[in-house]
Amino acid sequence: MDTPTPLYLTRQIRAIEAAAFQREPSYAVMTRAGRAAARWLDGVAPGGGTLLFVAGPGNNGGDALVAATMLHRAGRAVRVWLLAPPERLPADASQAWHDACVAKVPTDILPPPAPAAGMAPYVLPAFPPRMSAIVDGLLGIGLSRAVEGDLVTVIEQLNHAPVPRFALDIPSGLQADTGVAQQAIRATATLTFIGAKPGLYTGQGRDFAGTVSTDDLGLPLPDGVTAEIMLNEPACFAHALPARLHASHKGSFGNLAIIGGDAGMCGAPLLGARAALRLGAGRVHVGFLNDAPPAFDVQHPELMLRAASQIDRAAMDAIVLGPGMGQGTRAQPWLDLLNAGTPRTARHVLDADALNLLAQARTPPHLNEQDVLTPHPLEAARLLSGNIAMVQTDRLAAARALSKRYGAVSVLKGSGTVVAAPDGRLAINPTGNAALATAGTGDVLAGMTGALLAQGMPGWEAALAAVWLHGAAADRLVAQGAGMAGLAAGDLACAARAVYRELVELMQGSPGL
Ligand SMILES: NC(=O)C1=CN([C@@H]2O[C@H](COP(=O)(O)OP(=O)(O)OC[C@H]3O[C@@H](n4cnc5c(N)ncnc54)[C@H](O)[C@@H]3O)[C@@H](O)[C@H]2O)[C@@H](O)CC1
Ligand SMILES: Nc1ncnc2c1ncn2[C@@H]1O[C@H](COP(=O)(O)OP(=O)(O)O)[C@@H](O)[C@H]1O
Ligand SMILES: [K+]
Repeated sequence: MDTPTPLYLTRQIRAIEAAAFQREPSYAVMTRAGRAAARWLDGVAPGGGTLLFVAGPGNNGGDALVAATMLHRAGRAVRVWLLAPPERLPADASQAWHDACVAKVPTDILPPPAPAAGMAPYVLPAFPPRMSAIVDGLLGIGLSRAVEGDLVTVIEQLNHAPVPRFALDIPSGLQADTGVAQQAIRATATLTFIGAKPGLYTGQGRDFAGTVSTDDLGLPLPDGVTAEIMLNEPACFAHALPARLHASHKGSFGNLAIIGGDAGMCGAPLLGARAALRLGAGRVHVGFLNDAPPAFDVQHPELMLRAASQIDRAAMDAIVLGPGMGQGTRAQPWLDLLNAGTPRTARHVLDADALNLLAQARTPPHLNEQDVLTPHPLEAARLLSGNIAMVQTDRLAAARALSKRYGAVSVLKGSGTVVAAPDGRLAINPTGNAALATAGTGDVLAGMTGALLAQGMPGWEAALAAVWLHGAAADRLVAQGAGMAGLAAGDLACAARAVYRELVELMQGSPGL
């Protein structure tokens, strides 16, 4: 099985670069980046027209210049727009400019975009005739502030060109560590150098980066640089997926209770419970907070429905608190049961209103690394006594802070869900899509997480597996023609089961379901 993909922060990429520069000239590294870009573009950029390379004031522009020169020498039609004074380029980019001029690459030097927009908007020249793609070498990991002034207009004009855009290292304007962007190049695909960056996978990263490929430029990891963040891939959790021995029985796969469903919100725990069933939980109970719980679930009579007060808490291996729970007087005692001193055996998933109650708790509840919190950004903001902007500005930091504050695994949902463990481990989930942006999909995720916890997976692996399968189920449904608009949360459970089965077959060599 492949090892999980590490994601590196900018300071780590800089440390890898710095170690390489001890061994060889920095221009040799830039040449490798340019060559990797040229090879990649030769494969992905449409032929038959001119590739327009847009080079900025730093070494990202240098990479673009090296690639343009190589492709020009190989006979491809290219043109370079340099949006910086050549005499002010840093040394390696300046060398790349010199080499491009020697090779007679068609180039234009454009006025540098001013930091503050002037009275007249910055207008780019007409695009080259028969332009087939734009290559973005404006800004890389040297982005030190939000894009502003003329650069906003430049990026807007490039984004409006009716051709694909290919970004070098990172779409210009996107923050590599966080995935935050006010204005950025909207790329069809990105080739990132040395190592993948978290900002390509979370926040707004997915929308700007397009399809991401990585070229490590052959640079080894120096001592002292270790990946702190992983892309959530099956290699992160497959070893902990529950085995399904022949001589097993329903008790082997755990007792799960989903507590919620106050008046008018009965559907939420049912969505979670149905998904838990499809992910292999042995027995799934639903405890309703409202006065008149449904007698049974017509779609899944296998589920055991009752009043929440009738749930035998001590018999449960896992409990999901929150779907449709509300914040009323019947909800609060379930949170109080988590206080230190109250014995419990079940591992807990806290979702939705259980998280809102947690945020208001006067006594800190007793959670541990086998429990999982599944907030969306607003719930996370409440849990951290902050606001959504603060959470979304640095999703990794927010998830890490949640796990540290509450002592549990946290799952910060949204595009590029971040999973954090109290010991500092971090992962970003690459599966899933905007079809999931519909009510009830969070209930399904909570149920899936509970099912894996009930089957004995540790908190960290259960959260990773549930998040990955949930997203992969949505990806499969969209690939089959359901959505993007109109995917219903209830569609996910069977698709998740199918993905899970394939994963188990792949990993363990035999059908697990
Ligand atoms: N030999 C080398 O130095 C190598 C460089 N590489 C490339 O170099 C890039 C990093 O190069 P640099 O450190 O020069 O940085 P960049 O090329 O990303 O940008 C730095 C320049 O952009 C300006 N800038 C930053 N934020 C701005 C903003 N918001 N608006 C306007 N201007 C802004 C800075 O003042 C500086 O002039 C990497 O992303 C990668 O593409 C790699 O390919 C590896 C080799
Ligand atoms: N654009 C997106 N890309 C990937 N996943 C998404 C996207 N939008 C929503 N999701 C996922 O959908 C689920 C929504 O959960 P939540 O906001 O709690 O919804 P609800 O409470 O209505 O069930 C989460 O798992 C979230 O990560
Ligand atoms: K770029």
